[in-house]
Amino acid sequence: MIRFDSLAAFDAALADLTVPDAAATAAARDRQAQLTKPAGSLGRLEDIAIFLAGWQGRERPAITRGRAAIFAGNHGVTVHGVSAFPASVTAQMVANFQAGGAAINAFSAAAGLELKVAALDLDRPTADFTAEPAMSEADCLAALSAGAAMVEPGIDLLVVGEMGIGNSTAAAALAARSFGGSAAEWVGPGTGVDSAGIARKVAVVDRALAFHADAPVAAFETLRRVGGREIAAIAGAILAARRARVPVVLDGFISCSAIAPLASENPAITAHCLAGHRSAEPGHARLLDRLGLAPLLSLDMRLGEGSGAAVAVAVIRSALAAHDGMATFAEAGVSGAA
Ligand SMILES: Cc1cc2ncn([C@H]3O[C@H](COP(=O)(O)O)[C@@H](O)[C@H]3O)c2cc1C
Ligand SMILES: O=C(O)c1cccnc1
Repeated sequence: MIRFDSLAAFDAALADLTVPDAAATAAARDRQAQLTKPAGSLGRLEDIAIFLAGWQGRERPAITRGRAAIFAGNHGVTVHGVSAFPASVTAQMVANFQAGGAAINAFSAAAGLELKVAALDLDRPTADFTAEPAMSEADCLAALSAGAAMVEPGIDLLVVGEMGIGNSTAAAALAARSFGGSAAEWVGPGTGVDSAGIARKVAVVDRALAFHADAPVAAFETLRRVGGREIAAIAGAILAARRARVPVVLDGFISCSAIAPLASENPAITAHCLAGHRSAEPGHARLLDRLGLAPLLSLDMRLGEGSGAAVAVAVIRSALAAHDGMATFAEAGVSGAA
């Protein structure tokens, strides 16, 4: 398992990326061609099965131990009134996760995922990133390692999610610093701020971009300067999953903002990731486009917590059920294409 003990460990994890198993990919593609259906008729479900075969390294991939890993963190930037809810809701929602009452509890159970929640120093919010880096190097490395620790041996699919009041503002700053564009292009309502709230968020992100403008644009610096602990943890989980060849299902705008700085430095980092859905947060469509990811679902969800990704697991399970359970033309005695 990866530990991010140093910046060098982070840079090495992002530079040296595993690739899917070519033999398993080829075997799965070959199997798809033999199943009793016109070639290509299951559309992206075929691609999903082949994708999982490659990353899991077996012709017939399965989800026997899928995990939803949800990270929580608090944000100093909430002092600027960027959320419709008070920062205290982060810890209250963690208690709700533990009691089983949140949307992600319901969706994890429905999707057959084990749910693990990591609350990261909730009594120690990140610094206000309009005036200083959100995290020290040590804090950011610790958050990355907390994320990596979720990728335990035996996990065969990882759903990532987050809880952190104010983090849609951090996500907008991460996206802008990673891919360019003005603050207004990336800021949205988050939990539901009104137009004055959006204007405050845009001003906050503009100030942050200006404050950090001369800092290095490297992935680690972007994460630590304008990210948050839960977002860095998602980045660490994505990197650790890649090392272990565990496929990842990304959630909404905020979970995707964690991979933005990584992808801006090494675009190949997205190769083991599926975009579970497209959130209603307006920046998400743009971010998915920059990441080169096509969402599985588009249900106008805008919650976070890994909720959209967990719902998408039902689609992934259907893809694997067809891939594993269907008969071939030879087995069923069905004639192939003339
Ligand atoms: C009760 C409640 C449950 C949530 N679950 C996820 N979020 C979502 O809302 C937050 C981001 O929006 P903003 O930047 O506007 O604060 C994150 O915590 C995100 O996961 C929630 C928000 C609330 C209020
Ligand atoms: O898309 C998301 O991840 C999102 C949108 C709004 C609020 N929280 C999360």
